[in-house]
Amino acid sequence: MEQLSTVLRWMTAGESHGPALVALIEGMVAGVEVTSTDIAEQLARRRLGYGRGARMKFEADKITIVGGLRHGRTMGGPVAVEIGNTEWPKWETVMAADPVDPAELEGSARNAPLTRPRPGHADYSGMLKYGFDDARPVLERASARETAARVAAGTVARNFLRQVLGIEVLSHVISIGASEPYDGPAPRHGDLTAIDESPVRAFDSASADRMIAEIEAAKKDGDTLGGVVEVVATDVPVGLGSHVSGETRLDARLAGALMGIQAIKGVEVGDGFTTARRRGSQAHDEMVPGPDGVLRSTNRAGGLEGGMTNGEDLRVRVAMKPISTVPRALATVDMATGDEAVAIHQRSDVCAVPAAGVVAEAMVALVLAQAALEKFGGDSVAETADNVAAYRKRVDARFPRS
Ligand SMILES: Cc1cc2nc3c(=O)[nH]c(=O)nc-3n(C[C@H](O)[C@H](O)[C@H](O)COP(=O)(O)O)c2cc1C
Ligand SMILES: C=C(O[C@@H]1CC(C(=O)O)=C[C@@H](OP(=O)(O)O)[C@H]1O)C(=O)O
Repeated sequence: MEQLSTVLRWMTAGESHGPALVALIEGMVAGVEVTSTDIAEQLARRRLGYGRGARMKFEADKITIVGGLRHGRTMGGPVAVEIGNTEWPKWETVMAADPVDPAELEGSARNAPLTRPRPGHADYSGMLKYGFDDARPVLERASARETAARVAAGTVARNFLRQVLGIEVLSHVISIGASEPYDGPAPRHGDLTAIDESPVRAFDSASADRMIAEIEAAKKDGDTLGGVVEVVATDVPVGLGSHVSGETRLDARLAGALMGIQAIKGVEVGDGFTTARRRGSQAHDEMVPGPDGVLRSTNRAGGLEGGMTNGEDLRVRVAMKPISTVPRALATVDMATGDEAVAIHQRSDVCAVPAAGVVAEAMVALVLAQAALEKFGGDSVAETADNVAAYRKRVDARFPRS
């Protein structure tokens, strides 16, 4: 997971079929309201979405808060969350941490070495780079099961942003496969409940119908799909991030964190690629004086100028490639024999774009919380909130009222 700051740091550990995943988030101020129910709710959102595979139905995320919270609030120390894998008993031999008798591994398909790397997954490069004859140790960590831990860490960031700054982070799916992209207004504060009610997490039902049709068609053909998701953060104050260096630019930091999500192959800030085709006069967001400061009639920049938030809603999009475990398996080379083969396939998601949106929200929340803590500092919610209020007053004073 990407992070450039030492103010707020996060890390995950664990394998897809191991006993548990662990999320660690360090540097959060004291007094942020977070409960295990909040984390469970976010994890449940990540499991949903039309097109998810069988594993999402039979496996549950079992949360244990290991440290950092007391009576529903952060205490200022690292927050550690364990997400138990309820399927662990089936995997305890093949994924045992301690050495196992090779005889115990024989006779079961689950324990057999995986030697037919899937084009598009981490299998091939990981086997060569780490010197494994079996893709298991690679795919176990590459798997997007790890994103459950990111969502757990992201819940702490998300609650901080809401409590201290009133920021809401939400996402909606723009397109799946070749479906006509959603082209309407961006969602705003309060729209998340309606989006989550959509089976594909779309903002309007016509787009949702088109996305579901795409998934149905791909599923029928034994194929998989990717798509595009937009993350929106509302009520973001002006001035998070900085123009002073490449590393401090918030757009760069968001892009890094989002590209770090499994299967994300593109990030767009605001109107990004469309803006590249526009003339300058049609590309930027003109400013006019308003009753409480500067007003903009458009938000093509997605709330970011010069690597800093500009007070408009933040808007970033991610492009997810199709799932690489294709049921109609792709051609590969058997690494044990060097012969032509078909890639590993047991089961897979047809499309995980709605879930990727929830993961992208978590990454945006973590990066925004990091930037907010850099700007406002503090050791407690009260202190950070005071600093935010002082800054808001200072910004407000820049606009003299008649
Ligand atoms: C929420 C989510 C679910 C995913 N589910 C699967 C899956 O079921 N099967 C699969 O092969 N890849 C799945 N992926 C993608 C792989 O984890 C990813 O393609 C792989 O780690 C290789 O990394 P790369 O695509 O970034 O190159 C999923 C990704 C996300 C974000
Ligand atoms: C388990 C999750 O996603 C998994 C991500 C994943 C992959 O290769 O990324 C492959 C699938 O696992 P399996 O191959 O065991 O069916 C997904 O189910 C999850 O998101 O919780």
